[in-house]
Order: sequence, then C-alpha cells, then structure tokens
Amino acid sequence: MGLLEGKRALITGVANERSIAYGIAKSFHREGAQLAFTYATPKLEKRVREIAKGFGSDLVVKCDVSLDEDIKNLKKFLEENWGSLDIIVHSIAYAPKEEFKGGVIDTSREGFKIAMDISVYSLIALTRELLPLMEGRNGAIVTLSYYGAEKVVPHYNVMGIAKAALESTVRYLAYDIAKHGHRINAISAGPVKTLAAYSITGFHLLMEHTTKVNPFGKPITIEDVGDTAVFLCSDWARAITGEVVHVDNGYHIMGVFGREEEIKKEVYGD
Ligand SMILES: NC(=O)c1ccc[n+]([C@@H]2O[C@H](COP(=O)([O-])OP(=O)(O)OC[C@H]3O[C@@H](n4cnc5c(N)ncnc54)[C@H](O)[C@@H]3O)[C@@H](O)[C@H]2O)c1
Repeated sequence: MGLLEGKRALITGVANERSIAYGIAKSFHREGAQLAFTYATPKLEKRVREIAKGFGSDLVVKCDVSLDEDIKNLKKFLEENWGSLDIIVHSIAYAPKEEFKGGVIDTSREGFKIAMDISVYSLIALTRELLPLMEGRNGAIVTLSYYGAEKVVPHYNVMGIAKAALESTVRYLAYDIAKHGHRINAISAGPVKTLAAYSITGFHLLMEHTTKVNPFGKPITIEDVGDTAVFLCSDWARAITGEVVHVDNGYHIMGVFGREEEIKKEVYGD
C-alpha cells in the first residue's frame, strides 16, 4: 500500500516535466494519492492537462494566485469534484526578470510587491481558502524554498527576501492551522534546471558550483524533492510542522568550500 493511499492532493506549479511540482506529482502518484492540478495562464492549460492525464487525473483548473477570484474558483472546483482535500503542494514563485540582474539595492517597488504577492502571500491565501475542505482530515501543506532565504546568493535578490518571508510564513501558518489538526512544512531544494531557475542571472554558474561542492558532489533531482514531499505529507511526519527541510545533498552544512583540493595540493602535492 502506498504512503498516500486514500489522500487527495492539489498540485500547483506544474509548468512542464522539469518542474519541481512534476517530480512531486510523480512521487505522489506512485504512493497512491489522487491528484488535481492548477495552471497559471491559459497558455499552460494544454500541457498541464496532458501531464495530469499521465497521472490518471482530469481534474485541472486555472488558478493565477494573484487573482482572488481564481482562488475562490479553485475552492469551488475542488468542493464540487472531491468535497474534501488532504494535501496542498504550493510550488509557485515569480519575480520580474529585471529583478535578478543587479543587486537587491536595485529592487523596484513594483518588483518587490509582485515577488511577495505571488511567492509568499499566495501561500496564505490558498491555505485560508482551502482550509474548510481539509476539516477533520489532518491535512498537510508543503511549499518550496531555497537557501537564498538564509544566506546571500548573488543575483537571487528579491526572491531571497521572498523565500525568507515564505519560511517565516510557514512557521506562522503552522501555528494557525495546528488547531485544525493540519501541518505545513517547506522543502529548501538545491538548484534544479527549471523555467523559473533560468530567470536568475548566472544560474548555470550557481548550479555548477553547488553541484561541485556539496558533500555528494552531484545535483539533486525533482524526484529527490518529490520523495521528501511524500514523507512530509504522509502520516509518518505527523509531528513535523513549521519545518524547513533541506533537500540539497548537504550543501547547506558546508562552511568552507574547495578546501579539500587546496589541502591535497599543499600537503600531498597532487
Ligand atoms: N529550480 C530551482 O532551482 C529551485 C530551487 C529551490 C526552490 N525552488 C522553488 O520551487 C518552486 C517551483 O519552481 P520550479 O523551479 O519548479 O520552476 P517552474 O517554472 O517549473 O515552476 C514555477 C511555477 O510557478 C507558476 N506561477 C508563476 N506565477 C504564478 C501565478 N501568478 N499563479 C500561479 N502560478 C504561478 C508557474 O506557472 C510555474 O508552474 C518555486 O517556488 C521555486 O522558487 C526552485
């Protein structure tokens, strides 16, 4: 029996097969969850419908999280089709491309508002709206963060600030929803080549560096994130809430990078 057998999961943020949300959907499907999907813009509908079909689902609905009416409509859609909900996967972030070019000091007021609205407020809005559907079901919510929330990652800029706010939001929401028996956690994922990632100036260099210096010396996969999301949304994680779990092959534990090669050269001469 799968770890998520009998659970109904809403998956947001699938844009294509490289999306982290796709990796999560794959793992959830393997573990027996029923899936429903949202897409942000009409342009994405066809692809998301095809992807949903691959997971045996025809529950697909538009939800641009910057629009309150879309969020309300999403609730109506789930209410009509399922009547209840066990899991929400929030895998959404956005900031205008220009915001990744200079430094944080160059952040525009509009860019800041958009980044915070789409990447942070959306988690609050979705949680509040969908909460009644989770009543009595010990629901679980998972969102996606990145190390740029904790430390300076050049050019990640306003998204680093948004991710710090997102991680804090997870803790506050964890407190709020605990009284309903629900949990919420964040996965801080290592870099993955996705559409969103390519907005970040110099992303390939970031990816190269992170891959080289993490203890395993390899990149993470969307399946690594998916399998962690399964655990966090399963009953096995029943006492874990408000947590930020790093799925980064251990990158975040490192204090100094590249010393191994320097030491080898100096001490052993190779
Ligand atoms: N790729 C990485 O290296 C990485 C690392 C850590 C965390 N993350 C986070 O993972 C999450 C998913 O990103 P991804 O890397 O899979 O990229 P992605 O581009 O595949 O997914 C981002 C999703 O956000 C959706 N989105 C943007 N604006 C929206 C809106 N207004 N309404 C609804 N949806 C909207 C897009 O349609 C897309 O599906 C994001 O929160 C991202 O910050 C990514």
